[in-house]
Amino acid sequence: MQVAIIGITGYAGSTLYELLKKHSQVNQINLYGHNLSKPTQLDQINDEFSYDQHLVFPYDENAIIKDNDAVFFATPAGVTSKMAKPFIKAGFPVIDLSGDYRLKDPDEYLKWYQKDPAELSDLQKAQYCLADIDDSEGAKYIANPGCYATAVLLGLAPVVKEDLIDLDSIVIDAKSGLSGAGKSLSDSSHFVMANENLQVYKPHEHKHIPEIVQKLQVWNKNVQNIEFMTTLVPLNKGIMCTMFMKLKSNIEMDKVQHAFDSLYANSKFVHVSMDDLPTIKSVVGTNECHVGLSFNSSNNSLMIVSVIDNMIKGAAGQAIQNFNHLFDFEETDGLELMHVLP
Ligand SMILES: NC(=O)C1=CN([C@@H]2O[C@H](COP(=O)(O)OP(=O)(O)OC[C@H]3O[C@@H](n4cnc5c(N)ncnc54)[C@H](OP(=O)(O)O)[C@@H]3O)[C@@H](O)[C@H]2O)C=CC1
Ligand SMILES: CC(=O)N[C@@H](CCC(=O)OP(=O)(O)O)C(=O)O
Repeated sequence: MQVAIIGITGYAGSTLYELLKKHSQVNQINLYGHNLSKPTQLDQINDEFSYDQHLVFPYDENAIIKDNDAVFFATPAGVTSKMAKPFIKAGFPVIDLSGDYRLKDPDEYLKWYQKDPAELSDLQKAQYCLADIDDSEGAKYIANPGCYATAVLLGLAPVVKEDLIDLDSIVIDAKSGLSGAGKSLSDSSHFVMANENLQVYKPHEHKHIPEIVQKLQVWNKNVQNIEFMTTLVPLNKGIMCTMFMKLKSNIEMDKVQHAFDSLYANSKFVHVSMDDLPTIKSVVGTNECHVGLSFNSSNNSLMIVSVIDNMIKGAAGQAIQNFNHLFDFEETDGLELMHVLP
């Protein structure tokens, strides 16, 4: 199996490359750069890969289709849908890490991303695959979920699917490390602003809001909206979503526990605890999602805490999990990882 990566100079593309090197079914990784005029050594265009002389080729869609069995796009939203178009037309497998194929309604995409949406026919062909829950059988063009959306959806799925909570009571406090913003520098990611600081950003306008709501509505049509707030925290990697909601008045915690146990009973990557609350450190470096629950009987509030590594479960790792489903490989292939110690 030969695979192509577009976006090797970025954080998600680099992580994909590192993980795919250990995949037992991938014998060649072909890298392509959109602004190269001739084959160039990786160590000359990405400082993270000193001494790696793997050649990166100029972007050429015909060569990619001829020399590969699938393509991963780790490129910005707005760019990917244009680049992926000929691949979808040719019936060639695409796994897209951007937000371009996640929202089914092009008007919603325009509203939240303020960019031109993908063509409706391509949106209809693409499948949103939350790898730990969705069966991507038959999918060929995969919209890999967003990082915050992954942590939120894995934490909320059992209680929303089983209709155990007041659906209009969901409040989410989401925190992310800086790599979530990609490699480009901004005012908020300068060391002096990011270090020793917490910054709330994009209040009520984060593009993962419609993505989360769209999926929650598939699980439970009565979902209307959520309260979702994001904070930049001084970490390289990791997301923690702390989610509050009211349990329905007739629901006991053993029913909640049963919903989590049954949904994730066979999960290789999602681990749930009723006793301990998870920490970011326990998942960074892995494709795992750890979920912890706490119930406040004085006001009937349930707190669900969900943590992931944004670059792995929130991007490259989940993309490989989806790739494994797509080609019927072992789900954990390329993803047997160790969290960062100490
Ligand atoms: N970082 C994260 O935690 C997550 C990221 N994602 C998504 O994955 C994608 C990549 O993110 P990330 O790696 O963080 O971003 P980066 O900004 O770190 O990297 C972006 C990559 O896209 C390339 N690129 C930029 N413009 C173009 C263009 N016009 N045509 C082709 N390639 C282009 C860049 O190449 P060059 O620099 O050489 O121009 C670079 O390789 C994004 O869509 C992002 O939303 C999804 C989930 C989580
Ligand atoms: C810290 C930070 O800036 N995080 C990014 C995460 C977005 C992301 O990576 O997901 P997409 O694939 O949807 O772009 C943000 O909040 O926009």
